[in-house]
Amino acid sequence: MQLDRQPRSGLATVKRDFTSNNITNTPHASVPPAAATKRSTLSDSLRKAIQDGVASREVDKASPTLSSLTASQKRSLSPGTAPSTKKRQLPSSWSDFESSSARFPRGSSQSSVYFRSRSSTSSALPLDMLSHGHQEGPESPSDLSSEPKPTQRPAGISLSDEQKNILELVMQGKNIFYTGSAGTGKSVLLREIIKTLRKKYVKSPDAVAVTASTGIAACNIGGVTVHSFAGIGLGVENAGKLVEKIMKNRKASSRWRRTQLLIIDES
Ligand SMILES: Nc1ncnc2c1ncn2[C@@H]1O[C@H](COP(=O)(O)OP(=O)(O)OP(=O)(O)O)[C@@H](O)[C@H]1O
Repeated sequence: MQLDRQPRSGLATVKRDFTSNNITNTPHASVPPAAATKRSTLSDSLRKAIQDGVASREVDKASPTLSSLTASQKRSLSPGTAPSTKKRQLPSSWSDFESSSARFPRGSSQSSVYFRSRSSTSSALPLDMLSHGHQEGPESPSDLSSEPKPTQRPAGISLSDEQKNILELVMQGKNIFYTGSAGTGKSVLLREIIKTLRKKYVKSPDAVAVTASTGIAACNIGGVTVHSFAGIGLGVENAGKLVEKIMKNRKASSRWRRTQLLIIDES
């Protein structure tokens, strides 16, 4: 009854029959010969023909004919024809190539890229890319003698009279609100105020709180948002509630107490 459930395809049967004839290099050699014989459905003559065909193919694979070998393989197979030990010479026309390739080592892919860009596509590349080529080494004697140029610093800012006036009022401890059109120097003045105050309160850095109404504005002046500094969350409650909230927050209340001067950039 078990026999009927087995697959009856020709492939399965042929595989099992190989093992019974001891064809050792097939992966089905572990199948017991008795079982293979039992499940065979091919006639003996057909089975024999298939086995012969497969066996002859196996022999062909194992020993390649001389015609299928490459020239070097043929040389190594034939006895007494060892490869010549004569040192190979490059054609004289190759010497130019050798000397130029010495300047661009094989391991450096950057070198080859720069070489190509300079010679053929330099006009299409941005200037800063081309300037990288000089890192490989100087190309002319004048490059050797040239000293590294000092980096140019922006010119120092001298405050206008109006800006100076506001700075002076701040340093006197007055409460100041200053505003102006775009580009009138508010940010320059604010940075100057922060710098001067930090110098004044150098021993107690928490005395100067630098804040802004938005995160980006705060980043621009090296501060935090005013909500974060104050510890009031979204700050939607009335003043009384916000004070209660701050007093419950030990960090925030201590921060408020240490602060001598609060800067709020509203831009
Ligand atoms: N005293 C100054 N000396 C030299 N340059 C200044 C001075 N004040 C402002 N500037 C220059 O003016 C330009 C505008 O200044 P700033 O950015 O401070 O203006 P702003 O009022 O903050 O502008 P915005 O409102 O658009 O932020 C900047 O290039 C800045 O360097």
